Amino acid sequence: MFIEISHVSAWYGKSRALADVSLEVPEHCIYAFIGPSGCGKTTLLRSVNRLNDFVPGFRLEGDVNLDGADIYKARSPRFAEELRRGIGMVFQHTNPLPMTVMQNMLLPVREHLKESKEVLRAMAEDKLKLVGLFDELSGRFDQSALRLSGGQQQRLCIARALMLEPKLLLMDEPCSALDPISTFRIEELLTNLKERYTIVMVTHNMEQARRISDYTSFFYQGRLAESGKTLDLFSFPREELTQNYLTGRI
Ligand SMILES: Nc1ncnc2c1ncn2[C@@H]1O[C@H](COP(=O)(O)OP(=O)(O)OP(=O)(O)O)[C@@H](O)[C@H]1O
Repeated sequence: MFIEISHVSAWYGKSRALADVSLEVPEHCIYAFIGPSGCGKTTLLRSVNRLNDFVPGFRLEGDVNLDGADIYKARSPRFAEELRRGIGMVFQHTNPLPMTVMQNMLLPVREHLKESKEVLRAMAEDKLKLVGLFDELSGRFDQSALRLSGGQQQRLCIARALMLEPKLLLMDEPCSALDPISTFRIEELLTNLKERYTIVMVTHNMEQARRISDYTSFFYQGRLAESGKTLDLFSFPREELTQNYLTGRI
């Protein structure tokens, strides 16, 4: 398995956010975390790239294995830095830098990739093609990224996250601030990207999880209530709690 999460519990100070969560994510799929607000989805997502290390008082027990490596055994900050560099992350609110489209693509990676300007630009163009912005912007890469629409900004953030060739993309509600058409384009994009990347996403949108994910985990109050293939979980939930959530009774 590409990601193996075993018996993970997590705390912010004394308050427990996750309790004994175990799940496995295969490579080249879209894996959705769903559940009501505060059930621990984001905490688990941010545990996979050790982003929670920055939160004072955060503590995690259990094991997280990524591509065969136990990412919490290697405790050095340098390991965590390298780990994060190898994982793309996309957030709920689009966060382009207040610079041009091309600068957004190149600046964050310049110190990590020792390639010539021409090679870097070709890589950037390749990623912009992948997210459908290359033709859409028809070469206007010197315009400010802040002038793009919300959906275009989010696709730019995805393209930027791909510049370091991550194997894994973590996405925290990537469409929740977007209109339905932009959401549709991102969903289409993610479905294409899973051939090259593994995608784990938090979503509040159950229809979105049902439409595009291959596997779904449903969390409730910090616990994993049910996991499985998305079609099975939505069509034949095993747990009453899942049934109640999917039918809007929670
Ligand atoms: N930085 C933090 N400091 C303290 N407590 C936190 C922090 N982040 C999250 N929590 C708490 O941990 C629990 C789980 O939060 P988390 O954000 O993981 O849930 P979630 O399911 O992603 O919620 P939402 O869907 O609303 O984003 C909640 O009780 C939350 O208040």
